[in-house]
Amino acid sequence: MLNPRKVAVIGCGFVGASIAFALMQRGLFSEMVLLDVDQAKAEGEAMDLSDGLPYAASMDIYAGTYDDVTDCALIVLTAGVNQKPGETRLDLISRNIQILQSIVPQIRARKFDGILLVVTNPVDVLTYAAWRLSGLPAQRVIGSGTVLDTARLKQLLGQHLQVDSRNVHAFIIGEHGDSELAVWSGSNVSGLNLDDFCRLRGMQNDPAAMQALYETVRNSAYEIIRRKGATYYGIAMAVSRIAECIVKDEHAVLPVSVVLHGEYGLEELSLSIPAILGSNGVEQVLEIPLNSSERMALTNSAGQLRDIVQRLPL
Ligand SMILES: NC(=O)C1=CN([C@@H]2O[C@H](COP(=O)(O)OP(=O)(O)OC[C@H]3O[C@@H](n4cnc5c(N)ncnc54)[C@H](O)[C@@H]3O)[C@@H](O)[C@H]2O)C=CC1
Ligand SMILES: CC(=O)C(=O)O
Repeated sequence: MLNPRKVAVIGCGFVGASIAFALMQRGLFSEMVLLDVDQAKAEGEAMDLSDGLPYAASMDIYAGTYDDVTDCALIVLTAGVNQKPGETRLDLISRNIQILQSIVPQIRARKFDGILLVVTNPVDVLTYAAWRLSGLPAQRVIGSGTVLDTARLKQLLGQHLQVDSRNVHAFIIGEHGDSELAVWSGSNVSGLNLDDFCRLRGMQNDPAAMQALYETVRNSAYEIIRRKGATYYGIAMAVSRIAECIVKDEHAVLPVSVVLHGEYGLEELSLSIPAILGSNGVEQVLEIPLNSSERMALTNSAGQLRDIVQRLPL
């Protein structure tokens, strides 16, 4: 039987450890098991995190084995290599698919029936592969997708428009990677489209400024990796927000990576698309309105991923 308050984090590197720390602070779970091929690393992270428990909500944090994931409501998969300066996410595919192939069958063998959340890059490709390898229904295999990129866009737009980023509604969709796109046509600040909001604030909605913001979002990981070698705090917040939607059955909309079955005319791949999330995973993939250039960009992004997915050794 599933324990709705138990989570596993597989891969305890920069990303896995940061996610574990964020999850601990959000107080969503009563039990968290950490797994890593480097068992000592998982043990060390569990010990270090546990030292903070007197100042957090009560929970049990320990390093475990695959037998411990059986009854988890959520498994967060972060195991895998990260990008070195100059590498794209897609450059990681051959190394990380091998790692995925060594992990997901072990989860499947334990008859895991919760939600599998893939974070390892390239996340859209690996979400699709994890779905195929896991035997789970598509609604219960999701990727962190462009939840992080969307946060980056909201933060930058909020700064640009001088308004709280929590009042900015905008999505990055498509690949979590170089072919992603911003859905400017539906972007708004508390219901006011960007033209109207800018006019009210005595500014101009300048397409060149928006393009520069988009490029900053798209290049953000490269810029962070060039400076500090890896990104982990932003994704940790994004994953803990996804986990919150699931644990609290929020029916909230987030642009997670989902297996598509004809939405936007696309299938046989996973892509980051706004979806309603609850305790059963993806309740519905939303087909949001796109203008013609956005639709073209989405089709292009999907085409690039489909080529890769079709060559996967699954
Ligand atoms: N989806 C997103 O938005 C983001 C994804 N990432 C991705 O997350 C992944 C992890 O990145 P980092 O934590 O920085 O890398 P890291 O190198 O710090 O950690 C990776 C961890 O995975 C472990 N590992 C490797 N093979 C394993 C296996 N078979 N079983 C269990 N553990 C295994 C390693 O021992 C290591 O502890 C990368 O693919 C990175 O690109 C990073 C940031 C954002
Ligand atoms: C590394 C990565 O995928 C990101 O920070 O967006």
